[in-house]
Amino acid sequence: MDTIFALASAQGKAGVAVIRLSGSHAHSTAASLTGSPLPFRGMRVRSLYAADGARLDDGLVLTFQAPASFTGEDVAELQIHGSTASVNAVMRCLSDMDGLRLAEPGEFTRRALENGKMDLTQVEGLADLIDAETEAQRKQAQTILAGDLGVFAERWRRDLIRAASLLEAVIDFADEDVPTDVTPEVKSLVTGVMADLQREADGVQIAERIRTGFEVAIVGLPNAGKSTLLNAMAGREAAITSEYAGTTRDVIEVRMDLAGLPVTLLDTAGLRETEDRVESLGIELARKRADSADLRVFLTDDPKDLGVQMMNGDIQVLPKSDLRDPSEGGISGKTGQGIDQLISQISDVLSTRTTSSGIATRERHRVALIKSRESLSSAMAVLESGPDLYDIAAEELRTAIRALETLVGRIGVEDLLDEIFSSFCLGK
Ligand SMILES: Nc1nc2c(ncn2[C@@H]2O[C@H](COP(=O)(O)OP(=O)(O)OP(=O)(O)O)[C@@H](O)[C@H]2O)c(=O)[nH]1
Repeated sequence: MDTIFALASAQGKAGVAVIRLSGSHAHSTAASLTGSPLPFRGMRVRSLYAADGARLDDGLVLTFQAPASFTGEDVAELQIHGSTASVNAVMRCLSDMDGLRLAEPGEFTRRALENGKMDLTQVEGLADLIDAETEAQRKQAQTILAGDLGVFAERWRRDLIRAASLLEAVIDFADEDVPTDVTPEVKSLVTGVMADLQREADGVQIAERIRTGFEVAIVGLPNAGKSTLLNAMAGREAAITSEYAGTTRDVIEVRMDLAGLPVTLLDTAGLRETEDRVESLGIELARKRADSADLRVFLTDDPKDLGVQMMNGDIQVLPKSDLRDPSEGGISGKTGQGIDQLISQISDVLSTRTTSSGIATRERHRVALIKSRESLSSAMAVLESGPDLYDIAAEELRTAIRALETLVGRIGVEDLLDEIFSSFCLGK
């Protein structure tokens, strides 16, 4: 296995940069840079030198001994000054040395997976954590990275293995009198796992939203002040506003952190009957996006004017409150009145929904959970026919177990890896 190296911290100017090396030559390479031996594990303040003896930088050198490291291999980390020039100088020096090469994106994590330091779901959790921009995303990624899904999967797997072995015991001793009927215990184990799988599969949709963001569409009549409201919420001029009705024709998207939740706000074309072909295309698009959004803000006196269905959780606010009698309430993108209230209303609705998210967070997880559950459901059906078909039921249980093993990457990892690691950045 090659020894690999990469800049583990972000490119660009910073106080400190971290260069990571992993593999059998990691320690000897670090030692030759410092010109002196290093401990198997520990931290030393050292100067780093180029091959010709010129001093490159001073820094900290950390050594980790296999298997107690992130990758499970010998690892060295160089903490040097975070200037582009210092980093380039050390990287150039490493590139010129024999026996090591620059790591591919995600290669450190890939080795950690191969060496059993983490399972596949934890790798996904790590990718999510590095991408996390909001509190909700950070917390969700932490749960996955901690290995909770793997722990549950192992528990389900154990229950199913017990169920399968009970059936197999009956099959093996078919000619003898088996004193106890195993069916009740098998059924209870299987139904317990089925309920868990269903619950976790149901939670994926919300978890996906936390990962990728909730869509909140602002809908209203032309000139209601939708673009002005979006700009006020985003704190910048993301959408063009004008006194001409029908200004917005495309869907304008603004990503924002709304009280810890990732939200994409959508400004849509004002909804009205029109002869203008381009505007009517915009209106059609607006209705479609509004329908598929997670939540709609109706900026209007009467939602019935808009031809968009109001759904559970949707919010209605009266436009241009500054032109109204104060007793009417409403919102004003122009003066900012009512905006904080709208933001907390939206985050309340979305936060309530996030409580139904579980420990499975991706479509890949959902597919594996459902596949496993389907096999269990077939097994249950077969069990009804009595001991003659126990071998078929046991086979269904084994299929269900395999689906769970795919979930955590115990089997069938190869075809998933490239897809998962393609989202990793260099140095991870
Ligand atoms: N007084 C007042 N005027 C507003 C307010 N919000 C928007 N306006 C004005 O109303 C006009 C229309 O605002 P926009 O934000 O472009 O309205 P829109 O709903 O996006 O319009 P379309 O793109 O045509 O659908 C502009 O002249 C704004 O300055 C408000 O809260 N109070």
